Amino acid sequence: MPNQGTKNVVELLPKNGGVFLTWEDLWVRASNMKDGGKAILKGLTGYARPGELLAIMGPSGCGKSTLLDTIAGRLGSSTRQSGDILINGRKQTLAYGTSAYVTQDDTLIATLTVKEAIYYSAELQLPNSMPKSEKKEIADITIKEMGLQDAMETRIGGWSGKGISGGQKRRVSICMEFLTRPKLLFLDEPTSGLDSAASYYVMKTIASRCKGRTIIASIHQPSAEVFSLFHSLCLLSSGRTVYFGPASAAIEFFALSGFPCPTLQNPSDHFLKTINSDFDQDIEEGSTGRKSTEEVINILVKSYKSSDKYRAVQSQVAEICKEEGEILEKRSHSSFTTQSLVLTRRSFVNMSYDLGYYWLRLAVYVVIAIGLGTIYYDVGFSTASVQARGTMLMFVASFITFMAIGGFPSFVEDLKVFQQEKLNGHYGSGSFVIANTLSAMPYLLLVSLIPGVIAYFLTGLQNGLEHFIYFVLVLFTCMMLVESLMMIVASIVPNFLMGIITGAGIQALMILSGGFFRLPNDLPKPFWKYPLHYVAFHKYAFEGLFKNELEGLKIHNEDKLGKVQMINGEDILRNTWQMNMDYSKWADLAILLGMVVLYRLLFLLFVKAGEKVKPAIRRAFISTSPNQINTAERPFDEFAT
Ligand SMILES: Nc1ncnc2c1ncn2[C@@H]1O[C@H](COP(=O)(O)OP(=O)(O)OP(=O)(O)O)[C@@H](O)[C@H]1O
Repeated sequence: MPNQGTKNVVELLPKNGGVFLTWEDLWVRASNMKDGGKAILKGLTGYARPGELLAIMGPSGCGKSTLLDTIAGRLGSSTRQSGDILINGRKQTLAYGTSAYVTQDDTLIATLTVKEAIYYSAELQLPNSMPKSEKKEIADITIKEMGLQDAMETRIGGWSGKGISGGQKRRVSICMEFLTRPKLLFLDEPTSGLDSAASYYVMKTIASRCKGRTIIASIHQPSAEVFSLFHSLCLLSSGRTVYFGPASAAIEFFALSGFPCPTLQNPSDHFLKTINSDFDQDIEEGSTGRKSTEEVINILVKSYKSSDKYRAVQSQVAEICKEEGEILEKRSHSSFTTQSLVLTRRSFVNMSYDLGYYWLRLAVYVVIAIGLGTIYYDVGFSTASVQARGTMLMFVASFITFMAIGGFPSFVEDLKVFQQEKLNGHYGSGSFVIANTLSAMPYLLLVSLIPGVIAYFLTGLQNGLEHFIYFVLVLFTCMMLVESLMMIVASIVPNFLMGIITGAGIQALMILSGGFFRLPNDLPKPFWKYPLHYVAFHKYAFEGLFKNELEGLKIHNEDKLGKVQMINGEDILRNTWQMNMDYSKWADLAILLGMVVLYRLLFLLFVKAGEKVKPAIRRAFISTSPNQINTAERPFDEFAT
């Protein structure tokens, strides 16, 4: 059984690039009103060293994930923390990309195969200086190590369809974080969903990678074999330390505290059974009789606090922190351009596999375009055609683009993957926004062009290639705009139902103020005209499409006597539709394109600021008043921002 608990810190060489992580008197409290400052972690002290696998164990809800998040610098905004967390004896914010973290939830692209997902990840994460063949080799080796070779060609699957099993997803997530061979690795429940053999092999691979690395894993119920792989053990119960020290010495500690592990029982089963207070069963204590779990936990916590183990932990922490070691640097990555290109490729492939992203929309648009074409079939040049052309164009610019909302679930999934990968330091917001924009463009062009041809020519809109190209360009630009708007919404709202409602609401307001349902001069001035009419892209889309259609067109107005009078399209635009004729339709298109750029920049801003702004907003609304959190008791320290 591995046991390095007594190793001297100097032997463990802080200068060799290894990572020493220490935490001292760590408190974490819920900061929302409902929980009223409930303490989740209560004064924990511990350390993790290079070459060691530290397991955090305890019953469900004892604070394992919270401890892992806190020491990894990822604690959410709904909690407050205090205490010292040091890396190589220094106070250092764990910037994204300095460590790797496998979260409890597997956030993966459902449409990709295992092989595609891992190859793309290798291309994204491994440095540019490494040849592609070497990246592929590393990916293949890691796939094998995680026992995924038979599932390589299987789709990951998710909300859109069944794919690999939950346990295999777990291994894909671990595989992706292992590609870069990080110096500091956090794993939250790496074996959940795995059978006992798979758990053992996965943990064995992880443990065999400990050399020079610091690995911390929270784990639920390891088998005896898996337990034997741990070097150190941190056992928690209700946020308190029941035991911290060499994993091999835990059995002795329990025995000395009066709770010996029965022969032939898995030690981890015994520990968890003894300290699980969720099902308050009395526990047999040595010869003194039965005790409630709460009492047992108190005995163990006290016993630990007064033990040599606790003193050893304190002196280890003090020794590690005595001297400041090297600063943990970010891993070297592929360049911004490579990341943008690889992400564009990955996103393009994902969009092509995901029926709900564009293909279904294309089919629906074709049906609608046929519908529009038949309803307005060969619209003609009479005065009645003016209204028909207007409503047809309004429908195209407003309602066809409105349906981009149908792609919202796919946007949300994309964003989830991005947020996870960004947190893990795989790439930045800039590459994601560029890739998302570029990969969507060919599809949006297709989705504008095919239905556009059908609707345009069946209706008999103004003849001429220039007019048709302009029509498609406006449709394409509006689609881009709506997608950008929906991406902005998706990056702000907490879930996809709220996103759909918010997105639909914003678009409905814009359509109302666009100048069709109420002509521009008739719009109420406050709010509707100023500023909404000018902010809504529909104004420029209507204006551009109407000008494109009516400029140069002669409308035949037949009076009661049958005399035909020609009306200039320009006069109709000015007098009937109250269009601003001071600038050309190309200016409208240019404004729309400018809006696309602006919306995309806003999207970038929102995803970049996401982690900072969202928590601040949430804190402003739900944080407790000072007296709900006993801040006087311990000064809070924002290590994790
Ligand atoms: N932000 C929060 N606000 C309020 N309570 C929280 C918050 N985060 C965690 N908790 C509570 O703290 C406790 C510990 O949660 P945590 O997720 O760390 O447990 P865990 O040991 O990882 O559980 P599991 O093994 O089931 O994943 C739980 O009771 C949880 O409800």
